[in-house]
Amino acid sequence: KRPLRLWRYKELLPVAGEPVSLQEGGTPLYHLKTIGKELGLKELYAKHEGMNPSGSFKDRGMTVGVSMAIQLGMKTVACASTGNTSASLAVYAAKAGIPAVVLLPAGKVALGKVAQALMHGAKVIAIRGNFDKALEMVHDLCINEGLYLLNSVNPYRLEGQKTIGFEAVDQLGGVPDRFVLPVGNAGNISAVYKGLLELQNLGFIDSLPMMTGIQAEGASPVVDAIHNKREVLVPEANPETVATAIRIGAPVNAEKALRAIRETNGTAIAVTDEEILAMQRSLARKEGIGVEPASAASVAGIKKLAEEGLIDKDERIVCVVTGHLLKDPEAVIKQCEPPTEIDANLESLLSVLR
Ligand SMILES: Cc1ncc(COP(=O)(O)O)c(/C=C/C(=O)C(=O)O)c1O
Repeated sequence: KRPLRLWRYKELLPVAGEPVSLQEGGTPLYHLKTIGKELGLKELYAKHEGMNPSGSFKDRGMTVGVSMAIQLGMKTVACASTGNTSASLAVYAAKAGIPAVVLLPAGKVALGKVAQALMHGAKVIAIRGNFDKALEMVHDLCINEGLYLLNSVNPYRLEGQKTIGFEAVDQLGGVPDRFVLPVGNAGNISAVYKGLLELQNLGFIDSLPMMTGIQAEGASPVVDAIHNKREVLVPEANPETVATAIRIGAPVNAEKALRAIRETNGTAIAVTDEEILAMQRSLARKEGIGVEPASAASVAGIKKLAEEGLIDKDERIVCVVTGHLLKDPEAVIKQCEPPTEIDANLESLLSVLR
């Protein structure tokens, strides 16, 4: 019996030899009893992808992507990132012993993610422009210099991320009615859908969940395309949200995400920054689940849909919470009261606790 980890599903993954692995995957699936009760949802779950080696779901794509880079004899790996992709690439490139180059939107990346990229030894470049600009530039860099591009345009990234769905089905003992993900570059929702299609084609499941994408109101081109029944997505030129991980205006996987949502009778909605931060606090204080802002968007989206009466009360719902709280400490300091500072004596302590 194989342990619940990403490589449990190796026959459904493209790597031939020994993978570059840090025991990724096997993340907990938590039953949100308190938040679920508040929303009247008995079967609301959160799959905590912040419990991966580098603290986000990106490790699933990188264990496969970096293994393929080695298998293909590539010498250097590269990506543009809102932060977590760069942190994960730095981690897996270090494990593989090859150099990594990462391009970040200057001043718009959470502290923890920059710390990881730096400490794990990537060449970290801050671009005076947004993520979409950085992605264009790293694309040109890789074409001109022969570096291996590991953004989610690279299909091997999506192969690894399929395993989120595989594990959730194993953990639930069946396929959920709805799968909810925060959507930025739209790789993750596309990957999970591809994996579930494969399970269905192989006869492991006989239905597909409604794929549900949640975006931040200031960065919601996929939501716009769904609601306006667009065939081709209109990019958001100046995406803005406190959830910097999903501050993306031109998602490269948009077409795949639109298909995933439409073919499963799913949906896509936007939530405000306030709704995102409120859910980040609720998950931490009511369920003991610590996530960064973008990750809370999936549960904030379900709250919104439930309150609009668009969710069937007995639906079995899996929300993916995608990154650990520690990634973005500044977002916490900005919204929480600071610690109460006192003189070091019992009298002062008692006076502030009363
Ligand atoms: C915490 C967190 N939650 C959700 C998303 C959205 O996933 P996609 O829709 O597959 O992009 C990201 C994405 C991050 C990057 O795109 C990057 O790191 O460059 C994230 O870090």
